[in-house]
Amino acid sequence: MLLRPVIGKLQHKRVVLASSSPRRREILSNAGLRFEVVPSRFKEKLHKGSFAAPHAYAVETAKQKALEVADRMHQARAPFLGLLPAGCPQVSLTPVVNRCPSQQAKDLRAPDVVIGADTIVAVGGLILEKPVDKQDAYRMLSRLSGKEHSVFTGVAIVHCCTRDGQLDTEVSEFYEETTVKFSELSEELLWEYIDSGEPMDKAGGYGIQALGGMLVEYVRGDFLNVVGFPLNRFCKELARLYHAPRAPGTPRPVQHDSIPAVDTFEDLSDGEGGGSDPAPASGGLQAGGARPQAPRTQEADLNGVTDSQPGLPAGLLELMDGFKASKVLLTACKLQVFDVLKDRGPLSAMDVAREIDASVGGTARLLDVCAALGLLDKSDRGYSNTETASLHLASDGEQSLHGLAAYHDGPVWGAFTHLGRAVREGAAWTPEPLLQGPHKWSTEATLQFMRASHGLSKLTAQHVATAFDLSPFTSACHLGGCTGALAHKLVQEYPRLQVTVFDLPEVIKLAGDFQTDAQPSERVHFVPGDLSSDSLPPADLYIFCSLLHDWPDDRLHGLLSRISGSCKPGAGLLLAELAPAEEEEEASGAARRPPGLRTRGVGRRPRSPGQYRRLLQRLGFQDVQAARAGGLLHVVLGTRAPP
Ligand SMILES: Cc1cn([C@@H]2O[C@H](COP(=O)(O)OP(=O)(O)OP(=O)(O)O)[C@@H](O)[C@H]2O)c(=O)[nH]c1=O
Repeated sequence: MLLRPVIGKLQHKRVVLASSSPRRREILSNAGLRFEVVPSRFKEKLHKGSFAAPHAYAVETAKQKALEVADRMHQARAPFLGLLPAGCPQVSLTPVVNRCPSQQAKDLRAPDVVIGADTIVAVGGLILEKPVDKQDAYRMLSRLSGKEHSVFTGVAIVHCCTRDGQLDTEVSEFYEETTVKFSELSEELLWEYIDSGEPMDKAGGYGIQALGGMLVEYVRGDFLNVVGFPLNRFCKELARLYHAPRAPGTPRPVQHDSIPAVDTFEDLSDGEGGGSDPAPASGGLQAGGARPQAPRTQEADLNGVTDSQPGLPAGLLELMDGFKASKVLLTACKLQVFDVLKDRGPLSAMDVAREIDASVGGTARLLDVCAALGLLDKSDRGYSNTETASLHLASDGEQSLHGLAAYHDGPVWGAFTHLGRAVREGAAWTPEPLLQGPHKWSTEATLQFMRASHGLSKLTAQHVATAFDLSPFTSACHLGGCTGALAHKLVQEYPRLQVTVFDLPEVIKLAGDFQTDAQPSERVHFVPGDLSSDSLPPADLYIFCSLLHDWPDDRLHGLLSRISGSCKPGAGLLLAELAPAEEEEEASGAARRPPGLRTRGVGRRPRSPGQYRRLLQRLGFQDVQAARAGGLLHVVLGTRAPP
């Protein structure tokens, strides 16, 4: 087979895609490449004026994205080696598609190949990247209206190897250009498209693969290049890099496959799926920046892993091991490590140990592991919080998830510790207090649950409130609205809106203890009641947020049909629920999701927006639309049709 060997050249290497783009991930997965995703933290801020042509900018950005990840992974590797219990062999784990970042950090092997890419749109000498807001999207799309433009994707393939503890890299880079012509776009069409939310994470402000396809008159060149990754050119590049010339007279292996030959990939059929090294530098590899270069000669350079080795059950080992990373994060939160380092780092392990009243050795180890997990930065001057840690893991701040971490470390951890018992007895996999219902909880248990929910709501409220224009509604009811975080955001966003927060009496009683950055408002009312038995407060918009995703179908249908029955024609139902992981990993890549929110692996698989849409339509809602909120939730809005 002629296709497989192209990608097969990378089969036994640890390949990392340094990108958060879900499109790149999909294109490469569909091609059969096994890889991990580690989004780059390189800020796309190179000075555009210093590049002779737009493609040079895209290539350099792609290279810097990949090198940043290669460097970070190389550095993250060391502390984990120290974590191994004495006598534990330093296993080399084989790459697995789509590993989460915390798992990646635990892999004891540095990456062999890191792939970076950058897509830009060029029109009239201007480089367009992702729009920063709707106005920016408008400016970009009006510039493209009725004209041809070029889409360039720069790609860097960085080969890494470690010599005497130092990272050596060799970079192969290229770009692909595709010409796209847009129709004339009316103002109305432009705004409708912008309001769909699609432009925001896409270069030039459009997605040719989705709604944006309707704007396009023609495409000249590689379509996938526009979507974000020039697969064909990439395969040719692999063919060039890994081409091992046959000894004269050696017969070409016979191919028996029905897939027609792709002539330019033929070189690769020599070693059936096997991995020769990339061709030597003369074959096109270029030095990676100012880094020390070493000639690449043998597969052994890549951490001694050769293509002929059988794969180890890396996924299994990681599943067995995964709880350790969670426990490290939860423990560091509990010990207030991220509070100590917030605004004060870098601090030495000794300083942190003193502040958290812990042993120096133990603290140093914990800090090292946090650094390896990407939660802390470590430098010669000590440890400091990453932006994510300061934002989400310190206990103060609008976007703090400290309460959620405490909830996971406490009741959730406890429930999972006794999972065997729950399975034997047929009990739910839920913290014990929740099983009994809040009326049986202690006040502290209720508060702990509310703190977790409050943190998540504050984090997502803005996204949920603005996923659609809700200004036509004058009254809303947030069912299961807990502390009112979303309600306050809604009244802040919509000056005419009154919002009722409906939740269990035990919850409503304590809701006043919680505050958000939004001003307390008289337009937010709290009403105690039970969703399953009490009648619902009247409203022309009902809202659920992060409540229904793991409800069984029959319970969900029962509740929603009751709501549908009590809605007047024209009333709205808005569901903001967890997106299925593979869809979410898009807007974010797993890594962009804050640590601690990766709870989707257990429990019911979240429903897709399509499933919610069909359900709402069946229940008498019309004009059902879906949007994405913050890469974590899907928001679906429907309007009750006249009977
Ligand atoms: C023109 C066009 C672009 N895109 C997406 O635009 C992003 C470009 O931005 P980037 O900076 O190259 O990548 P990113 O998304 O920021 O990810 P990262 O690699 O982490 O920088 C990529 O996503 C592409 O798919 C589409 O999905 N469809 C299209 O028609």
